[in-house]
Amino acid sequence: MNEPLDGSALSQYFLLPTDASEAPVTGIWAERRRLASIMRTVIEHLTVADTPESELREAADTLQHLAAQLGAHPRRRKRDDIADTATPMDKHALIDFSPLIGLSNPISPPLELTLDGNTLRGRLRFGTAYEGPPGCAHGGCIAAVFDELLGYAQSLTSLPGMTGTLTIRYRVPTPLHTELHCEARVQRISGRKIFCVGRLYAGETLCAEADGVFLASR
Ligand SMILES: CCCCCCCCCCCC(=O)SCCNC(=O)CCNC(=O)[C@H](O)C(C)(C)COP(=O)(O)OP(=O)(O)OC[C@H]1O[C@@H](n2cnc3c(N)ncnc32)[C@H](O)[C@@H]1OP(=O)(O)O
Repeated sequence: MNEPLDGSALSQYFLLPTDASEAPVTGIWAERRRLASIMRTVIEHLTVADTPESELREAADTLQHLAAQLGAHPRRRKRDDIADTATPMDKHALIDFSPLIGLSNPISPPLELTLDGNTLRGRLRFGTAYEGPPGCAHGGCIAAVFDELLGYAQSLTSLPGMTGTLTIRYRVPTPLHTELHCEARVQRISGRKIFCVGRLYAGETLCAEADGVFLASR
């Protein structure tokens, strides 16, 4: 299969995320996401606020209590969430704990994805926890965004695979606390190799570009 994919070929694999974008998320997933969102805010405050020692101690004690409380429950059965809730009613059920796009994972920025024809578009904002050079995003975090973005784009084909090679060209420093947008698409498929390209922008400024080769499973 060497021909490039067109938008319709891609979109048939994108039913969950696009069709369900307006569906309300309630119950346990809504609470997981709310908790993750508050944890993101805590992380941001921890990294920027000049908090007195006594308040840090108090916050750590509170979180220690919370960690013990949450840790007292049995682990979910592996992939329980997918089997039970991967329906168009919950667009993120497949991916809610992803480190990049998972709304139930506090370490995700999160990166928000939409499909536009044959282009996968993303939006995100890096907080201080993702700082590399002063005021700028860490290069490794940018690479992770591209891995997810290009990885997601190729996962929408009929032969998804794993990242083999990811090459990033960092053009200019990527600012923190700034609305960023990115895009990726499958460029071509050759045998088991899926070639993808992507770009990351701050406004009109191209911050970084990526090329990825993904290897479909045998
Ligand atoms: C809706 C749900 C959304 C879900 C959306 C979720 C998106 C998440 C995206 C995250 C993606 C990841 O992070 S994945 C995690 C990071 N990646 C990994 O851990 C992969 C680790 N590496 C591997 O498992 C392996 O090395 C593979 C699978 C990449 C390749 O092994 P293999 O399958 O045995 O390959 P092999 O037969 O030797 O070679 C086949 C052909 O590919 C070439 N090839 C082999 N390795 C590579 C390579 N690394 N980069 C380039 N090309 C390679 C060979 O030269 C050969 O070309 P020729 O001679 O045929 O021309």
